[in-house]
Amino acid sequence: MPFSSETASTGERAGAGDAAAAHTLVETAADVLERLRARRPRVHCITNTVAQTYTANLLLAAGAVPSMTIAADEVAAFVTGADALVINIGTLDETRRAAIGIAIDAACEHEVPWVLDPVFVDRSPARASFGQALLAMRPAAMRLNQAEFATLSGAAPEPAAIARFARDSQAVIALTGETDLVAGPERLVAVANGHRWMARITAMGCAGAALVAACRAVEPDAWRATVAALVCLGVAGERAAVVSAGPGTLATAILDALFDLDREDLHERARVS
Ligand SMILES: Nc1ncnc2c1ncn2[C@@H]1O[C@H](COP(=O)(O)OP(=O)(O)O)[C@@H](O)[C@H]1O
Ligand SMILES: Cc1ncsc1CCOP(=O)(O)O
Ligand SMILES: [Mg+2]
Repeated sequence: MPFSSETASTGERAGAGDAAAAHTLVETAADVLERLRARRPRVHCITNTVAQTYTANLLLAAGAVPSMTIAADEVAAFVTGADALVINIGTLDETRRAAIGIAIDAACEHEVPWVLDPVFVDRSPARASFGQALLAMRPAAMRLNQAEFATLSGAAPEPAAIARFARDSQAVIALTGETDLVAGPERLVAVANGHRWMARITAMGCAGAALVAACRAVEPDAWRATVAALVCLGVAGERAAVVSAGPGTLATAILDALFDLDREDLHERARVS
């Protein structure tokens, strides 16, 4: 269904326009990466204890500036001064729960775009309810894996269901895996980049959600920003795999590849359809 007449918007249409539309999206990804490096947006991350360091390093490698404070008396100020926010519920504790509420309130009040990563909503009913409640607070985008999608949407992870979920939630939905699917209310695209070892590195998805937030900070169209983030991460993953022996070295090599990524690499490797 990518670029189908049902889902594509003007300029991103089916048929003969597919290649041109894909080319435009890769150009957008390259532009977004350039803007990240030039503008160095601040991204506040309320994320899990497993993901914190890798997420901060990935944001820095991409050009963004991370912060991670969860203290109740500081979160609002950090979010107000940030260009984007990511909310990740991977290791929920009382401090993070409180911080999430304060952060989203501040983001809404000050029009700071925010992105949701509903980690492990498939593992407990309480977490599923919390994930649903957060989604109802209207993130710009939500990045999640297949099990999390199935829990929140109640549907199988196929394109029509993802598109419907994006329409219903009014959020961009980025379902990641071997092929990433990114749906906005009227658009859907598949990004077939990345490497299977990426699934063997903890917090790769979490860091990807933070990169979506960073890209949204410099690209007002949340769907384009999300596609750009996942294309850049996927292409960096592929380039990194060439010089890696397994997940351990890949984790570091992705940071180097993202730091070094350019327009030519993106056009050479991006598989957007
Ligand atoms: N088999 C795979 N082949 C290529 N890329 C993958 C594969 N599995 C995951 N990825 C990539 O790894 C990143 C994390 O995705 P995923 O593993 O779905 O998230 P999570 O860590 O939340 O489960 C995404 O950018 C995705 O494209
Ligand atoms: C292992 C683990 N446990 C709680 S959060 C977390 C990290 C999950 O990261 P990702 O979903 O990106 O693999
Ligand atoms: Mg995850």
